[in-house]
Amino acid sequence: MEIRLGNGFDVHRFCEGDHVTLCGIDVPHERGLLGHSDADVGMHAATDAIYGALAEGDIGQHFPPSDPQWKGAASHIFLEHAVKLAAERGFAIANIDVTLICERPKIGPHAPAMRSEMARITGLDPMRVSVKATTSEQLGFTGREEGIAAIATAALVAS
Ligand SMILES: Nc1ccn([C@@H]2O[C@H](COP(=O)(O)O)[C@@H](O)[C@H]2O)c(=O)n1
Ligand SMILES: C[C@@]1(CO)OP(=O)(O)OP(=O)(O)OC[C@H]1O
Repeated sequence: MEIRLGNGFDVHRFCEGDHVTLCGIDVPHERGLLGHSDADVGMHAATDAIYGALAEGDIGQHFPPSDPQWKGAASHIFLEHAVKLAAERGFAIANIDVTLICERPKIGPHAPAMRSEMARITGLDPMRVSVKATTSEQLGFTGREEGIAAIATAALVAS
């Protein structure tokens, strides 16, 4: 049985706003996240993890930030594309694990909704989707609350 692992990493800086969109969920916050799309770092990292497992480049190659078509786009479009590509290449997604890195907002209260939404978008059983968070102990750019980072891992099995 062939197994593929991929990782993804993304960062978006804070800007003016009243919420951040993380793993498909709008979380009230006193700032927003700046991006060409909706700047959903969690979904971008998960998308890149799948592309990585497939050795199919990265999100910017499939959805160039220079393309006005993706301005303000909802990031489920990117994740759905990666999932479809995996199926076309003969792989099923075994699990996805996302870690959001920020001091605030607190992710814990929203993690169940994020997990459900990521499972809905990918078509996975929620038991195969993990969304968790950590601070960086007030160190670095996330510690200074300049932005939010996310890392993700995806495991794919030949179907
Ligand atoms: N934005 C965040 C960051 C952390 N959490 C939760 O707090 C726990 C402790 O975080 P440390 O960085 O101090 O280890 C972490 O394990 C998360 O459960 C959170 O919900 N939102
Ligand atoms: C998602 C895309 C879409 O144009 O734009 P951004 O929202 O800026 O996000 P990023 O994580 O920088 O990935 C690049 C792009 O593919």
